[in-house]
Amino acid sequence: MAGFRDIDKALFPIKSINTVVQLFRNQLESPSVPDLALLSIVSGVIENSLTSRSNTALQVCEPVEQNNLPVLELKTVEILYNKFRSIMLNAVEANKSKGFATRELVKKVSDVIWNSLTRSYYKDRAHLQSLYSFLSGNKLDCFGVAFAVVAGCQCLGFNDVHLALSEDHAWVIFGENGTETAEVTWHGKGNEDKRGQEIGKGVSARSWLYVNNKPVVCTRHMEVAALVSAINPSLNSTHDAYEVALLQQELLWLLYDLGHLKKYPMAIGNLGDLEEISATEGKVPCKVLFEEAVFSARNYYSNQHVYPYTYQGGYFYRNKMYEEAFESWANASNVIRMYNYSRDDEEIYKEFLEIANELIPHIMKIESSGFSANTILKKPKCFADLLRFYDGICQWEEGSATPVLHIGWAKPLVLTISRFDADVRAQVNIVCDKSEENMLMKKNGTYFNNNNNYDKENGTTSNESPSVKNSNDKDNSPFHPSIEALTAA
Ligand SMILES: CC1(C)CN=C(N2CCN(c3ncnc4sc(C(F)(F)C(F)(F)F)cc34)CC2)S1
Repeated sequence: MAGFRDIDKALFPIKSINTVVQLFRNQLESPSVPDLALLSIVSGVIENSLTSRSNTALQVCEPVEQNNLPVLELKTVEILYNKFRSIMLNAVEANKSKGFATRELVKKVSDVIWNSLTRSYYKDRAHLQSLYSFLSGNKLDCFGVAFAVVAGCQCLGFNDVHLALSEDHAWVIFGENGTETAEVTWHGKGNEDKRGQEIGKGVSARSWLYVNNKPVVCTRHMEVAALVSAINPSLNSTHDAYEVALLQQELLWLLYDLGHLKKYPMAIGNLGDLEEISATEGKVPCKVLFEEAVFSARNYYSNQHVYPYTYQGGYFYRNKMYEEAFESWANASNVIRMYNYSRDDEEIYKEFLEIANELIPHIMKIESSGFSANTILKKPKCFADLLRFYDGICQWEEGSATPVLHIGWAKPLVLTISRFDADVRAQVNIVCDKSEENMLMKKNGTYFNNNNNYDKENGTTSNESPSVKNSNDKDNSPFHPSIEALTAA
């Protein structure tokens, strides 16, 4: 049984980040599983006290003393913790004898949370993810609702209910074999919520939103990693609260060192972003963390996730490692091409739009200024990766009910391609890969293969020009017709 035990209470009143880390360590290493409600309340109170308007006096100098947090009294946490438990226990007649949750139970818990929320509020605001926000302001964002449902089920003694995460949506799994699924929160703007329904049976099954049924299915410990990842240090649009970011970074390292981020690519990526800003002595460098996130997605989720490559590409871009950025973005595109674009996929659409129409053109401008000695414009591999990047987006559009590309994409694309001299472009071997499997996945949608079309061993050896293997089921041209046309030009 989880819970607020004496060894946890002994840490109060909490005055430092180190003590919060100790509380999380106690919970994570305890023989029973961590108590999600307790940890969400504690992190939520601290985040709120350091980021609410009353505390916007910028901390221009970093606090030197060990007591770097506003004092957090035991009473404050106990009142909120007991309030959450009583809401759950009073509202839900939990028939514990069954042991496993039912769809009705999960829906009932979701309704209790849902019906307590303020009628209308700005859902995308920051700091609406924790149980503190729910208990003190009756406001939650879409992740917060899903998390609160799982924490509520834990309160009621249903340890089979777990959080399932895609790259832009959250739901729950439950039942004897953990194979039942249920929507418990909303997604996006103006979409009717599907709460209570099973996950992605219809056309949405092929949208990126449900990651081809390869979500991160959390353990209790990974649910702690999700709440820590959801900590939001932003004070305003330009500044972060230093202590909140430091707390998040230290808690992510605690979870990383205990092995609870192994199957959670986005949490590893979040840690990588924090480490890039301020590296922790004696830890793996952020570049390695981004590689580990990619490995995790390839190893545990059949390479169906996009974000690990955009975390990595963003890192390379910010550090002017443009050749590497092109490769990461081509690998991201190699993932998305397997999906059908649907209206629920706006978030990843915006991601690719920014890369194609902001980041790549910015790189081209710099590289064409003539001052870069080792310019990527002379590198066939860069041209090959760019073609893969654009081709993946074209394939993403193919077979989708909603179009992806429009004229706004074409101008930066043509400009970018034209920056490469003909002799460089000519060094890219376009090899037609007729693998049957490659042809089938998109059309039938029954099975996605995850083979990375870019064939490394035939490609980028130093003296040989890179080859790009791709297939397109229209004719046997290696690329989507519009890309084919460009390469012929
Ligand atoms: C390469 C990037 C643009 C940089 N940050 C990215 N994030 C920031 C952190 N982030 C996340 N980081 C950890 N866990 C989760 S679970 C989740 C979600 F499924 F969408 C949920 F739950 F609906 F909000 C999102 C998300 C979302 C993706 S992707």
